[in-house]
Amino acid sequence: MATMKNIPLILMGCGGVGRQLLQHIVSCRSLHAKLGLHLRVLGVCDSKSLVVASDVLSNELNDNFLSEVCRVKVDGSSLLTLGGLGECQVFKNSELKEKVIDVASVMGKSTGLAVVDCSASSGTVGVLTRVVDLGCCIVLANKKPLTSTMEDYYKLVSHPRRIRHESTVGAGLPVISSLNRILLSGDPIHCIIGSLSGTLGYVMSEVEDGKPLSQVVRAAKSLGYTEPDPRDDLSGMDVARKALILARLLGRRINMDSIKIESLYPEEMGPNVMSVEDFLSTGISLLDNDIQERVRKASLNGNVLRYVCMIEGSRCEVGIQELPKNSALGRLRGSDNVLEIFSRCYSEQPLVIQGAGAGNDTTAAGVLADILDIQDLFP
Ligand SMILES: NC(=O)C1=CN([C@@H]2O[C@H](COP(=O)(O)OP(=O)(O)OC[C@H]3O[C@@H](n4cnc5c(N)ncnc54)[C@H](OP(=O)(O)O)[C@@H]3O)[C@@H](O)[C@H]2O)C=CC1
Ligand SMILES: N[C@@H](CC=O)C(=O)O
Repeated sequence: MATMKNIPLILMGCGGVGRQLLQHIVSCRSLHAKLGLHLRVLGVCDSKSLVVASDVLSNELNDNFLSEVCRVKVDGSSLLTLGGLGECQVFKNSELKEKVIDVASVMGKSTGLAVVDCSASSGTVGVLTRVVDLGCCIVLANKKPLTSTMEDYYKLVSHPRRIRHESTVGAGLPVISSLNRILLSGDPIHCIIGSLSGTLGYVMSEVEDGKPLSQVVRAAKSLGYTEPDPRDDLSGMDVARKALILARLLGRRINMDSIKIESLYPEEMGPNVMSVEDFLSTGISLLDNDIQERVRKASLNGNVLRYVCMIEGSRCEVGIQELPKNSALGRLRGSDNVLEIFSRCYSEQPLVIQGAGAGNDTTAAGVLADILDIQDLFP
């Protein structure tokens, strides 16, 4: 019988995307077995705790245990409650990062390890850079580590074969891999124009249909499109992070402060002033009329509003634009993203990538495909 290739992994972040990834891993078991692959989940952590198999060289968290992990997190309980279940160890706050690095150190010397970041935290960057140093792989849905300093960015991408981050831009859409293919063929990319926020795409098309902004943003959150704090989307920061990831991929040595960003809410409603709950229950309703009026004015000109990302030369900006209804961006509906890439080969007509750009299912599927894409690095 042919031997099975194992891909050991640790999952950081067990929210909407992380849990969906665990479910995809379990439901794809027989498909992966046919391909001679087994994804061996060694550990899972959230912001406060880590559960890890008691012997990472020979054990794993089995599928029943992973279902329990999902159940506990959906219930809003702590992973610490899983301590008594199965052959696992549980670590708290202060020990969490060091333990992930310990496991990477052990696994880096044997079969290798993929550390998968499905958190929404900037605090994972230190662990990820250490993991790369230890010869392991990283797979990210989290944009924050790649939009940290240039120094951190270069450390993370120092071994291009060992990093995948397709889901950081366009969720499951093949944006990063397509850009890499174009760049590797020596075809210079002149310009990228896109609508890269599932949340803002959904918001704009629903407000066009007459719904109030406040209601639509709450719906986007429950559909799993928004960031944990939807102000990350409404401020343009989430799109700016995607723009920065793309610009850096194109070789631009820029930081966030080089990006012009338009916010849809005033500073008085920012995270330092009001809680996310207050913003969603009362603050955001105060913005309903203003956005409705902007959409109405655009419609009088036969246009629609879209939140656009533009990268051209040294210019990198994200903000609202009024666009013809029948343009590629104007035709977008719901959480779809579209990206137009102009290069030497795609000069008259751009290469266009379009489809669902947010949601736990498609994002987690993108992360899973990334994990499978590095299978050749495992014995
Ligand atoms: N939803 C989507 O459509 C898309 C999402 N993404 C990205 O995927 C990531 C996850 O999104 P989502 O699942 O919606 O977010 P959630 O808020 O639902 O989940 C985030 C998880 O990360 C955990 N976490 C927070 N800080 C840390 C840390 N320092 N170390 C380890 N885990 C941590 C949280 O722990 P706790 O449970 O304790 O709070 C939580 O389990 C985000 O970065 C997002 O930008 C990318 C593309 C599309
Ligand atoms: N909040 C993001 C999720 C994907 O990155 C979005 O709305 O696009």
